[in-house]
Amino acid sequence: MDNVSELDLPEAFLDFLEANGLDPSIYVAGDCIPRYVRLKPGRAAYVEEIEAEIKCKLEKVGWLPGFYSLPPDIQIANTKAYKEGKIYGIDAASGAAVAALDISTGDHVLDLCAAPGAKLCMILDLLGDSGSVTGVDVARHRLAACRTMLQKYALGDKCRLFIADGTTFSLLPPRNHSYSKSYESAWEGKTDAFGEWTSRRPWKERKRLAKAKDGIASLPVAGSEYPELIFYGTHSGIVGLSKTELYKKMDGDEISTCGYDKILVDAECTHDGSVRHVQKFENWGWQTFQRRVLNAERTDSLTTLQLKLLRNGFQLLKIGGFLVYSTCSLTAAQNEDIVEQFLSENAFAELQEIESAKQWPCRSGGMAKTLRFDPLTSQTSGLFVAKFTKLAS
Ligand SMILES: C[S@@+](CC[C@H](N)C(=O)[O-])C[C@H]1O[C@@H](n2cnc3c(N)ncnc32)[C@H](O)[C@@H]1O
Repeated sequence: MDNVSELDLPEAFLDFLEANGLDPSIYVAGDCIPRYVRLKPGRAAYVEEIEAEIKCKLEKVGWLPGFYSLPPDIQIANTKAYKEGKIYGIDAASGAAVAALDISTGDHVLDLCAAPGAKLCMILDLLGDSGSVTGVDVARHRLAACRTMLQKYALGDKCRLFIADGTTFSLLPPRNHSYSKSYESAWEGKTDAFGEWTSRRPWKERKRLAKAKDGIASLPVAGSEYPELIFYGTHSGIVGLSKTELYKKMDGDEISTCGYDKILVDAECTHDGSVRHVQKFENWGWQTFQRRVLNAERTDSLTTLQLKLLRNGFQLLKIGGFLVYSTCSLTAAQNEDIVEQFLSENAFAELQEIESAKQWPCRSGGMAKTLRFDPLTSQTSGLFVAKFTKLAS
């Protein structure tokens, strides 16, 4: 605790930490926590080349396959491997949240707060040759960055991205529409079916969307109650699908069997566990931090949002599927309290032990089976993780 004074954190933040029972000394480790990168599968041979370029060793993270750590001051953005899409930066705690999903080949995965997309990329890497990933985010510019990432890392084939509100998003996975040649020929020439995705919408499509905005056509448009599809890959199950079918509402029984196998709710939060994020306010000004992070009204509306995201995500989970709820806040209000409230109102939700966590350098959360990563204990950014399954009714 003695070192805390060296941090020069504003009084109001120290009060915030105290009110939330958080030890400020975890922020002291901020400057020392390593940077983490993940190598795309099959790229381990590039380790030496990357080491030569950045003139330092990539340390394998023993508890998380594919992850390497670097000293915090080493930048990877200018390396050839980064520019060529062989490595990407992602904190090891974020990697753990994805690993907790136990992704298997063929899973249909929903990432309800997907942007900017580091976890989404890892999910796609783990998915193998079949299955699908649906990424949802309410922020258009952030999801556009996610689309750019998918293209850079050549990971978009099985993915579709929607700008939508994760508290109401209700599309099921494109389960019955896996890519096949017959679909490819089915959409050719059809105006009501999705063709191959292109960044440039054909003239006819733009005209139809313009009409739809005037309320003439019945197909979904941005800004309406419907989500807006801003990217889909050839193998995402969208090509050849009738546009109205994609936006069909499903009933509860259908969700039990046709819902998502795995769902990540990496909810919007105050980011107070992310030391690097907190440190940025040294430049941006602590007043901005006070407004954005400590503002009680914002925190209250965040907890309401987090609970709604968790509820809606769980609704879309199939029986026996797994949902991981994570935040990079370390306050109980945004984590254990949300989990407790959610469990109290949902008899079919059960917290799950995260088996692989036995090897992870994290602590148990304030509730059995939940986990907390923090810079001091884990040498990672702060993260809370809880895993649920859906029981049969
Ligand atoms: C912690 S970030 C997600 C980080 C992301 N999972 C990753 O690994 O890059 C939270 C995200 O939630 C999004 N968000 C906030 N409100 C939302 C809502 N109602 N529905 C969907 N996404 C929302 C924010 O735009 C933000 O991108």
